[in-house]
Formats: sequence, structure tokens, C-alpha cells
Amino acid sequence: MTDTATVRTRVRIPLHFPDGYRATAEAITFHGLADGAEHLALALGEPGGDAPLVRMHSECLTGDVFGSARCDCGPQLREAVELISEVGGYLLYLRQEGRGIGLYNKLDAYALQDGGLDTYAANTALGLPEDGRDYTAAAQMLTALGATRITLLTNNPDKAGQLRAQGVDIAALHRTGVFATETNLHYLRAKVAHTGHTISLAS
Ligand SMILES: Nc1nc2c(ncn2[C@@H]2O[C@H](COP(=O)(O)OP(=O)(O)OP(=O)(O)O)[C@@H](O)[C@H]2O)c(=O)[nH]1
Ligand SMILES: [Zn+2]
Repeated sequence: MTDTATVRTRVRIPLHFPDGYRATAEAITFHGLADGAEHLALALGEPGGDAPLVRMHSECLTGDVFGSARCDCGPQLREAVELISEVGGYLLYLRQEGRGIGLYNKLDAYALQDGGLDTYAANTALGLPEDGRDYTAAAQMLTALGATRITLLTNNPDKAGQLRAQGVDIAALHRTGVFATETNLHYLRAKVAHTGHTISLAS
């Protein structure tokens, strides 16, 4: 049984996006998270209802901050903030850069991908797990927030499977949008082929 985490601080932050969209979030930090990382929850809208909408977003510095078009993380994050703000829920911003291998390793993996490997084979070639993410801390965060029955915003079956194994009741799954472009299509196709992401792509 995993130890309980508790809320450390709640503080209001106004969000102003470059496209003009605005929302208000409550940023929430925690004591006692299993992996010791500084994961952050954003409460958006009115998260009090039954099965609030939750997105677990894994950190992607290149996509989230710099707008890299190698992946779909930036548009997914922007979409999640708006969708959750509308219905009420939580965005868990998880410090799992590069599917848990870290920024420098991810960039090494990108260099290998430029030589022809797909996103998963590149990790393996570096002697790293294809996906090193563990969602124990995320389950602790949800429990600390009193959100143990949720609607999960994802296309990734592993996220739902791991959360259920941690005792979180996933009342429904809500697919994220598909933000396919010329530059990220290869990456999205590998997710569908390799990890069964529920993403519909034109063939
Ligand atoms: N190792 C590695 N990580 C990548 C690559 N491209 C993106 N990532 C990371 O993959 C993660 C994407 O996380 P999420 O946005 O939560 O996406 P997901 O696991 O596909 O699941 P959903 O978006 O919920 O369907 C981030 O941590 C990115 O940094 C890559 O080519 N190699
Ligand atoms: Zn990304």
C-alpha cells in the first residue's frame, strides 16, 4: 500500500495563453509523493462534481514550452486546460520528461530517430525503457484531492491501466484530440502501433 500524500500549498494563478485564451487555475503542491518529484496539480473550473475530468500530462519541455512540432504535447496541453476548465477537474502536470527518461536522454533519442529509429526503438537503443513512467504519485495526488472517481482524458491505455491498479475508479475515458502534422505523424503512428493509443490517423 502506497503512503498517503497531503496537499502542501494551494495558490491561484491566472493563465494567459498566446492565442488569447484565458483561464484561472489553482496550483496545488504536495507533501509525500512516492517518487519525490515536484509534480503539480492545476484545479480548473469547478472540480467538485462526480467523476471530474482529469488529464495526466507528462512533461515535455520541447513541446510544452518551445512549441516543438516533433510531438503533439503542446496542443494536447492547451486543449486539456480548456476542456477541463469548461467542466471542472484537474490537470496533473507530471515531471516525467521523455516518458520518464529525462530531457537529455530524450534529445539523444531524437538524434537516433533522425537516423531512422522510431520513438520506442530509440529508447531501447540507448539502454533505456521504452516508457519508464509510473503513475503511483499521480494516484496519490488524486487521493489527496479527494478525486478517486474520475473521467480520464487520454489516448494511452497504460495510463488508465496503471491508475486502476492503484485503486482509482475511472468512470469514463475521454479521448484527447488528434493533432497530427507532417512533422509528428511518424511519432503518432508509432504510438498507435506500439502501445495501442486510441488515435485515428489517416493512412
Ligand atoms: N523518450 C521519448 N519521449 C518522448 C518522445 N516524444 C515525446 N516524448 C515524451 O512523451 C511524453 C508524452 O506524454 P503525454 O502527453 O502524457 O502522452 P501519451 O503518453 O502519449 O498519452 P496521452 O497523450 O494521454 O494519450 C512526454 O513526456 C514527452 O516528453 C520521444 O521521441 N522519445
Ligand atoms: Zn512532446
